Amino acid sequence: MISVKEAKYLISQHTTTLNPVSVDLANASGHILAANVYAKYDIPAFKQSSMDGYALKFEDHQQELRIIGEMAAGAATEIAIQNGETSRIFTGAPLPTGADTVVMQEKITRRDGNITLNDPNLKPGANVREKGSEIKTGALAMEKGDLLSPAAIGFLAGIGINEVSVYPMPKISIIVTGKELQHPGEVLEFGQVYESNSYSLYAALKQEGIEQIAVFEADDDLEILKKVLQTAVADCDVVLLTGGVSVGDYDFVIEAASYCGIKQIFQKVKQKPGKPLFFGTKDQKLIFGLPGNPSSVLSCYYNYVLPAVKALSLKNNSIIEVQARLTHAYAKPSGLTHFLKGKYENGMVTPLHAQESYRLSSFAQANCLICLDETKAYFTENEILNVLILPA
Ligand SMILES: Nc1nc2c(c(=O)[nH]1)N[C@H]1C(S)=C(S)[C@@H](COP(=O)(O)OP(=O)(O)OC[C@H]3O[C@@H](n4cnc5c(N)ncnc54)[C@H](O)[C@@H]3O)O[C@H]1N2
Ligand code: MOO
Repeated sequence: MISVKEAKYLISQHTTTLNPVSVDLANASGHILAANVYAKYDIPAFKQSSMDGYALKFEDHQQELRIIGEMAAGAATEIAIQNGETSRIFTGAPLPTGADTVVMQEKITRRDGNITLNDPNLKPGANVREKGSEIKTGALAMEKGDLLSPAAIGFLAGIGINEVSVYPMPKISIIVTGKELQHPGEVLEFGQVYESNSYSLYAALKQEGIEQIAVFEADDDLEILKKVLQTAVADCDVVLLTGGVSVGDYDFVIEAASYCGIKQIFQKVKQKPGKPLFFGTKDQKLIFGLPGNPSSVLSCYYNYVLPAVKALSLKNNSIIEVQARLTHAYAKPSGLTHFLKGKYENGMVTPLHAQESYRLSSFAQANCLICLDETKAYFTENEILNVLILPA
């Protein structure tokens, strides 16, 4: 049995970033750029008004100006102004040739096709966005490794980029094992339990922006499991199995993994919940055998699967870890790291009720996992502990 630290290290050692792919900008949100992006154009592509008003030569601002035309946003034909002239102009429209300044329409008096300015603070170039002031042709717009946030997507669209090279999100299969499982919504027969693991995992992966998720059911049948696992490993970057990883007569995950050519990296971690956790690889694919209890599944997901899944896409590869003070004393046997469902608030953390691994009720209320050191048995009130903040 290995420690939590060793398990995390081994997973990170076997996790390699996926090969970059080219995607439409519209589908790139949340990805990490796999190549620098350079501007193809000066943006703005022309001198542009930032206000509704009148365009003029600044040197004329103290004289009456004759309105000789209009430039609206999207104006397709250029016009020119001479000294003593002005043009009506609207926000986003190109400046007429010869104009260098825009006065806001609130700051003029208009009479008989002429205007006089009432803007003592007007400066040369006021209310004008210079050509290339956002970015110039050939300039570095965003760097390899940058996250494509909504703002980044908008920025790139705004400079005319429609395709980017990114690290893809992994394709993931979830395989639930267990003859006892019944679908939510159906009637529970004697001995059945509602299947919840695929739901929590699917929701957690969706929360990370992962779209390609397949769910399979493998009963408690070794032959079915071998087939399903083989297909899943062939098709996906990551396979998450739940249940069937312990020592019972119907726990076939280890055997099926071996049959499918999956190399076992470790099985069993000194932790609670999730002690029987299995991790293996095939080529660059990652296979996690998550212990079936619903709370063990999620605890192992946040501790091991999520960092690996993020690392595959070169995303910041861990969930936020903070230190917090324990609100009241807590005891556990030494020998295993315990991950407690907890509530973190203002630097304080409280273990919630119902820590048993078959229960999710307190996990549903938790916003963190409290990490209790493997070697220790007693934790005092106000003791400072490591806490994993769960993604909101
Ligand atoms: N003799 C031993 N028995 C067990 C040990 C052990 O060391 N020696 N370890 C215990 C621990 S700890 C865990 S955790 C579980 C892990 O067992 P498995 O991974 O083989 O999981 P299952 O036996 O298939 O299921 C455990 C539990 O979870 C329920 N389950 C399974 N899948 C789902 C699902 N998709 N949705 C909801 N609930 C699910 C299942 O019905 C069981 O109640 O082994 C202990 N035993
Ligand atoms: O390690 Mo198991 O997850 O406690 O039931």
